[in-house]
Amino acid sequence: MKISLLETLREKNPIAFNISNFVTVQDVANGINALGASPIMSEEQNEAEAMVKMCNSVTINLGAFTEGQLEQIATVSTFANQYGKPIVIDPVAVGAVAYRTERCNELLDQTDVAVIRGNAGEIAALAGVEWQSKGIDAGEGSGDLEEIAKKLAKKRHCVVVESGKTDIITDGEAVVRVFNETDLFKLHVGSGDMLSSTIGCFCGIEKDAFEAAQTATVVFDVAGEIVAKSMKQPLAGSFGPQLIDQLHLIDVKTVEKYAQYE
Ligand SMILES: Nc1ncnc2c1ncn2[C@@H]1O[C@H](COP(=O)(O)OP(=O)(O)OP(=O)(O)O)[C@@H](O)[C@H]1O
Ligand SMILES: Cc1ncsc1CCO
Ligand SMILES: [Mg+2]
Repeated sequence: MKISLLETLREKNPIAFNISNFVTVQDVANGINALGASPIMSEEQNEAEAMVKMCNSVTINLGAFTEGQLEQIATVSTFANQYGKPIVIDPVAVGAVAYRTERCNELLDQTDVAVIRGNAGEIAALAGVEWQSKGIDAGEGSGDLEEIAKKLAKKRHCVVVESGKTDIITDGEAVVRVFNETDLFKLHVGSGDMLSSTIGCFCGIEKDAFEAAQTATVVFDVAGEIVAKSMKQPLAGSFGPQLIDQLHLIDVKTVEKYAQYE
């Protein structure tokens, strides 16, 4: 685990191009800006090539896309592959809505992606494994979480981050588990979106997407855990802003002190 990548990220201040969703766009922008990246969001087809050329990574969040946006997403993905910019996909609710599964699989058929980050229900749906997803949440299933993540990583030749109480990160062969956690993540809509975009930032400064995804996940999880431990009363409304503050404050030493992974 290369926790020192956090320092590299702050030195390089990578431009993180995000196609976000309207629900969580501000948390995502402020979260990764506080961390040390330079976010830019766009939904405009006509500037797709310029955006991709300028940026260090592309994070595509499929949380609330419209039909018109699908064209921009396809254009951006094509340019990102052409210019060698890493793509991170957040397949929001693909386990719950067949239309989303179909559109996401089409995108993955046409695009080489570096990382797919989703909860168990989303990863299972893309891996083609039976699961009862619930809206944007993971839902219930009996499959082996690590095998499901590995199956998708092999299928799409990419790194998979399957978030949950324990976060599972795999390149299809090796598996890293991150144990840092807090229930407050689940009370803040967009924790997952922020994690995906954080992974995007690290992919912008580290070519090895497996390393980038590990560091991003551990930094994000430790930040959330520190906030939860510092709160007198665990409250959903104040967790979000304090998570952004902690992404600003956190440093390599602190992450090394609290990180729990194997
Ligand atoms: N049951 C849990 N207990 C503690 N932490 C969790 C739990 N589930 C997820 N997390 C943490 O929450 C963060 C977001 O992951 P999660 O799986 O909730 O994403 P998500 O379902 O895509 O969220 P959303 O779409 O609402 O933003 C991760 O850092 C993960 O470690
Ligand atoms: C609640 C919600 N609905 C569509 S996207 C989103 C944010 C979580 O991704
Ligand atoms: Mg999500």
